[in-house]
Amino acid sequence: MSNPVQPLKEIFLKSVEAVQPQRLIRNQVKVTDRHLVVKGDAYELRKPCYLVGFGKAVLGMATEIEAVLRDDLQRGVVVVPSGIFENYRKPCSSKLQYMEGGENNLPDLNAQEGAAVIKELVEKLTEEDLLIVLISGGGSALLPLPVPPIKLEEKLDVVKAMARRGASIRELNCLRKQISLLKGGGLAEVAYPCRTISLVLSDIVGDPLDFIASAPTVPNRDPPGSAIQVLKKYCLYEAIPDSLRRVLEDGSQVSRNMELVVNEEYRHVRNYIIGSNYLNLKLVFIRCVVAGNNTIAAEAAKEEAINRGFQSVIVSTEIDGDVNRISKIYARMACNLAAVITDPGRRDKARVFLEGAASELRAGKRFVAEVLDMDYSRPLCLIFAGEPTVVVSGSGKGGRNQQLALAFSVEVNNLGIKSADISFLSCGTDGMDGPTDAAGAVGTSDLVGKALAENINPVGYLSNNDSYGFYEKYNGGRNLIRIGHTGTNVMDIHVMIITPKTQ
Ligand SMILES: Nc1ncnc2c1ncn2[C@@H]1O[C@H](COP(=O)(O)OP(=O)(O)O)[C@@H](O)[C@H]1O
Ligand SMILES: O=C(O)[C@H](O)COP(=O)(O)O
Repeated sequence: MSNPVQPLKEIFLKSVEAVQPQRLIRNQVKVTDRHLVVKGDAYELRKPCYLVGFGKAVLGMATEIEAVLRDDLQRGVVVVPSGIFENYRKPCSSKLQYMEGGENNLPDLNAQEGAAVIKELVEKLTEEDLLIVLISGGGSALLPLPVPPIKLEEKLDVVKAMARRGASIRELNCLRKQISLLKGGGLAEVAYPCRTISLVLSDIVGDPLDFIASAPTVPNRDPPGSAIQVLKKYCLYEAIPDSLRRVLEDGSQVSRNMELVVNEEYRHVRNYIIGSNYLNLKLVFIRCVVAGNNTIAAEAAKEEAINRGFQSVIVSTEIDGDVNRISKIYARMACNLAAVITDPGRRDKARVFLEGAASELRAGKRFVAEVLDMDYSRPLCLIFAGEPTVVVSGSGKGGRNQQLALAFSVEVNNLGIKSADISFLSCGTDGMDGPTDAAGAVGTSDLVGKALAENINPVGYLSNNDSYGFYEKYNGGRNLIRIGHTGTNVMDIHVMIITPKTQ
């Protein structure tokens, strides 16, 4: 197989480029006639406004907002991921204070300090002020202020344990909203009665405003016992420290929230998703270059694949669930399509499998018709986007993308596909997969054979959740995708290339 990494990496990089947040701000936020205009809604600029931000994509959002507001910006605090300034120059700003925190996407003392500075700024604001809140995925780790008497380490331990057991981002954030002072509407409450406008870049399937970055400016409408239920689901409730149990059982965070909603004390807040699914589809339709969430990332990947001579299809932008399950479906999909490409007479058999897979991957049946109607004169490139989960039971180092790329390689090998070469990339658009310095990795149909020839046993690494350990060794580390922080975050991109073998 010729070098599979380069084309996959370049297709992925195009998808990341398409979702840089500066463009979203530039196109959706303007200042005209003493008003701040957001997606057509105008807010009077009675005096220079304030800005706070937290998340993996807010650096670009903040620099752009500062450029838009100029003298209409008074002061701001932005908490960004530790290490982001290795890839991006720290902006020189006399008005915005940039703070780094959240090493490895986990809350830490630096992030807590950032959250405290944000709280201090926001609580002084009055009805006459205007506050802009920039929010993106990764914001949960960058705005930690545990409800007393919970300590940061206690909160961290529980969140880590839930993540290792495969909890989804909605489940994690359901808990975070109930144990954090600024989450689940907490920041909006501190800002009250200041007019507050949140600009949110979504990193969760379906763009749920009440879960992204644990919803600091959206009232928490989760049922009072929901966080306890989630902890019980992962058999963690018995093990949590007393401080957490007290806060969760007391439930005052939730009931205070309800009270404020009833009293209409959220009327000072407006939340805007920038680059929502609906908006993106509309923009693609009118062929506008504004980019948004993972639909736009997937579209850009597809376009690049076509430019590189592939036939390309977006299968789904809503991939979620367990990585093992996804890797099995993807491998069987590769197997079925490899069969069709080399023998079009196999279409009917493949159709049955693909229709089932389409519904499991929330792909919609148009994908099946599209992929089976191709003439296969060129290699096939399938694009997927979303965010699966991993149940971490081993002691190794890795992330869901590297785990998926490795699991896929093992599954494809088990299926013994002879007629085509298969290569597969799985990467986080934020550039950081789990607690590693890689965005993800590339798997191939010949990876298992080659690894065994190098005396590396992929299955052992896989079952120990040591996908990073595997990829560091395998092929001299060349299948790892290391690009550093990308300044954006719209979930993961998966790219699969199926190339018929020449007889
Ligand atoms: N050794 C490992 N192997 C595979 N996945 C892991 C490993 N360690 C952590 N993870 C997974 O990585 C996820 C966190 O990765 P991260 O890139 O920080 O996610 P996000 O950016 O979506 O918060 C967790 O859901 C966890 O299940
Ligand atoms: O990108 C991330 O770090 C995760 O998707 C979690 O982000 P959030 O909880 O801050 O939305």
